[in-house]
Amino acid sequence: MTAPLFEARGIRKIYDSGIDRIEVLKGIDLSLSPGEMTAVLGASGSGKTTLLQILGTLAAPSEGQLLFKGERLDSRSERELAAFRNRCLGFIFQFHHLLPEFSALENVMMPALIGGRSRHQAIEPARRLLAAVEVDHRERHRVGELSGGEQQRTALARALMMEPDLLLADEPTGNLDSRAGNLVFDLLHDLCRQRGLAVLMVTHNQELAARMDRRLTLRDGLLTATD
Ligand SMILES: Nc1ncnc2c1ncn2[C@@H]1O[C@H](COP(=O)(O)OP(=O)(O)OP(=O)(O)O)[C@@H](O)[C@H]1O
Repeated sequence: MTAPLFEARGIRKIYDSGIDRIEVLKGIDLSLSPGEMTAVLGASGSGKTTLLQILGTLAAPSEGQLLFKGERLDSRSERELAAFRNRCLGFIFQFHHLLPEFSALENVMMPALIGGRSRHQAIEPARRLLAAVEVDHRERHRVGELSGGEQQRTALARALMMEPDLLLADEPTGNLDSRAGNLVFDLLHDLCRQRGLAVLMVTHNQELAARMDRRLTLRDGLLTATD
């Protein structure tokens, strides 16, 4: 068995607004292996986005631990975590968070520029990724000039720019027709098989979920295997 790439142990999350106190996650244990595609299913409001944000170190859990390649992440400073996210994780959010003042190509290059690579080093890999998601004909267009599906595919290309170990994706095929959805899925599937990318994908698309290695459902604050 492959050693886990990423582990979550006993993750709890309580939102306390002063008026209301909701325990959204009640003790999540999760282990992700290299090359594995995992679907996360669950009703609206069940806590899927909260879980992805915690796994991505973008939000702190109320309790619990995260381990990456066996090393705990909770002792790292915010600066170290930012470098870790840049190098090891790729994100696709429900709202893609592309930078509107930049072109599609510049958005894809951005993680590499932030990570210290030159424009010259970043441009060709960014072009290849945009071609892989079939947005290369729009590379000079600003985000607002792209369709919703093109924006989503550009966000995927950006998430893959640093060749992450783990991709955390919140409904990455939500705006896509079935052809584009399959294109995205096939690209991710190839990366998983070829270079051991691990993917954790929130989706409501049962057909895509059925093609992944594992399906987990978030219900009542707990994650259980579906099938
Ligand atoms: N910052 C916050 N403060 C208080 N409550 C929150 C906060 N963020 C989320 N919640 C609540 O936590 C619950 C889980 O929200 P979350 O966005 O994680 O669910 P989800 O499964 O991703 O939903 P959807 O499928 O609709 O996107 C919801 O009841 C939501 O109202």
